[in-house]
Amino acid sequence: MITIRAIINTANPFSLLLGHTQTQTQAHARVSECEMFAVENGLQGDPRLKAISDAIRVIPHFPKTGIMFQDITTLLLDPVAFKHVVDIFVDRYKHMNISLVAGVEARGFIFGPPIALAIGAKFIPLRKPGKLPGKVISEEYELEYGRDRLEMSVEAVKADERALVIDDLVATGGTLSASISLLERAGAEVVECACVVGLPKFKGQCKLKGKPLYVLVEPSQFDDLTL
Ligand SMILES: O=P(O)(O)OC[C@H]1O[C@H](OP(=O)(O)OP(=O)(O)O)[C@H](O)[C@@H]1O
Ligand SMILES: Nc1ncnc2[nH]cnc12
Repeated sequence: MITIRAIINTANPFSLLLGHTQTQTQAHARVSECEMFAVENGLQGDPRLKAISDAIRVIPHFPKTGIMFQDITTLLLDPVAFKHVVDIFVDRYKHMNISLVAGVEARGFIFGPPIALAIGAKFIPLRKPGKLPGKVISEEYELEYGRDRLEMSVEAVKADERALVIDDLVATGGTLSASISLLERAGAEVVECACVVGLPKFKGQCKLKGKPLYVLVEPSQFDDLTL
């Protein structure tokens, strides 16, 4: 286990967010160009990002050939790095008047609840089809490896709530886009989407209807599948 992890991490270290400063206006300009990823997260040089990226394992060709799987389960084994993730998001969102944190099944269920509790917001699970009782609305979307659908309980959201969407990772942005649609259909205002990992090559930001995307780390050699 230890040997495999060390080899895989060496093959694909994460890039960190070093040396950039940016005004809010410039950041918003880049959002519209679909380019906002980790380099604009305002944490350049923060040593917590290296701890987070070091704790994420990369598995080539999982679950399908050609996919570099960003495995956050190893981050969960490291309570210091896991806490850094929660702390960074809590610091960012605690004064933004967010009343609702929506977490995407399955891995958004890991990061969303501690953040919701810490900022005094409710947590809403966005679930895969057929899992939620009661009245649900649903949205279909495309993934890096297939199609899927997300559902949300309509009665969980009140009109004009301010929402944050949390997931572990953004690739194509299909999942976050479906999440935004569900929340907006129920009358919420989506303030931002936040993920631990972003895969910039998929330009997921372009699908988010102009909503800001906040990402902590991104793989530096994601395109290199010649392992
Ligand atoms: O930006 P996208 O291209 O939409 O991809 C990102 C989504 O893919 C992964 O979940 P997955 O659909 O594999 O579901 P799981 O967490 O239930 O395995 C990941 O946890 C995100 O939710
Ligand atoms: N490369 C990847 N690693 C982990 N989860 C993902 N979801 C979509 N693409 C992924």
